[in-house]
Amino acid sequence: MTATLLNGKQIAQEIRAEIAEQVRRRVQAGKSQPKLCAILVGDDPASQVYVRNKERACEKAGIAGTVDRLPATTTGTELLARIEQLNHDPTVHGILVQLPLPKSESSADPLDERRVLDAVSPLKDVDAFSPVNVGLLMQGRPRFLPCTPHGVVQLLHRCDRPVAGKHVVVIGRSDIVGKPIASMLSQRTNMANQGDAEGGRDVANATVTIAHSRTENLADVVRQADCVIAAVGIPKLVTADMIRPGATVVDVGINRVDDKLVGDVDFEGVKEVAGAITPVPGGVGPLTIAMLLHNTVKAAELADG
Ligand SMILES: NC(=O)C1=CN([C@@H]2O[C@H](COP(=O)(O)OP(=O)(O)OC[C@H]3O[C@@H](n4cnc5c(N)ncnc54)[C@H](OP(=O)(O)O)[C@@H]3O)[C@@H](O)[C@H]2O)C=CC1
Ligand SMILES: Nc1nc(=O)c2c([nH]1)NC[C@@H]1CN(c3ccc(C(=O)N[C@@H](CCC(=O)O)C(=O)O)cc3)C=[N+]21
Ligand SMILES: [Mg+2]
Repeated sequence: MTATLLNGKQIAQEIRAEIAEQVRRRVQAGKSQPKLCAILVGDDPASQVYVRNKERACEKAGIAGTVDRLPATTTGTELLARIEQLNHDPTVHGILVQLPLPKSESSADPLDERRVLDAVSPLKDVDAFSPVNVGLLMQGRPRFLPCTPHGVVQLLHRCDRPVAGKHVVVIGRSDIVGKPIASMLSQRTNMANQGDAEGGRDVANATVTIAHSRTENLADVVRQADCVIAAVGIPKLVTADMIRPGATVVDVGINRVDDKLVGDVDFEGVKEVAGAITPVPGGVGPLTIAMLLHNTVKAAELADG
């Protein structure tokens, strides 16, 4: 193996320790304990695991975490009413609706993902999925940063992989991963704000290309990259022949194959060519959860006034 392993799990631990300390200090100063409420609709096994992991991470950081478990038969109106209740509950600082929502059983009153995410108060929107928070990020004045993109930026920052002036190819253009990562890395100033990243490595000012399912000659495009970020959901989409020697490879993909977790990158092949690479598991995933904790503390601070 020639590539440096970018240990997301370890960096997430460091960030979580920083956050735990921040929480300890704010509670000691007489301020409220940050509280996150996750809403889980239905019984998708993967979602249940994620939500339980988030609950445990909150607890370890001194953040109050609760989970609303609603049946798959929940109607759109019922879910929107629950969100409205949490929006007005002053003891709840952050609200997260776990995705994907189940296929609606009620065709008359379905669970419409867009409507549901739009209903979360922008001041409690710890996923940063609401249009207001997306807009603020695009304009370079973020309130909440989306967790997975922020995790990628923290990883590059803390592993000393600046991207300023470099060519980053992001594969994937979803609203929750690809698009915001591309936006953050191409901005004029560093968007990361846990651990004062502004003072450190320049994880901004990249020249960014966004590739997607309609991209022609994907391999040729990716070969131009100093840094490749794969956020697609297809195992082994990114292979060694597509990687410029020495490039940084960040694998956001989470795919289950024969009961094992794999990313979008053919790790065994690519690690022989890349300069640095994230593993799956133990790469971007743990950072996503750490940045959710960060946003929950931020939400509590916003509520302080
Ligand atoms: N580590 C973490 O914390 C997280 C991991 N994930 C994982 O990241 C991956 C991506 O998630 P998400 O963004 O939600 O996925 P989406 O399915 O929403 O988006 C996938 C993107 O990949 C593009 N794509 C599909 N096929 C190809 C192809 N053959 N070549 C190039 N691009 C292609 C799609 O293009 P088009 O737009 O044309 O359809 C789309 O833009 C998944 O594996 C998911 O599980 C997601 C969230 C958090
Ligand atoms: N509203 C909402 N917000 C999300 O942030 C959100 C969501 N819905 N729906 C699903 C995706 C996916 N996601 C992951 C988070 C952590 C890991 C993670 O920690 N993964 C570990 C492995 C965990 C395991 O073993 O299963 C790792 O990669 O090492 C993975 C994936 C957040 N998501
Ligand atoms: Mg997805």
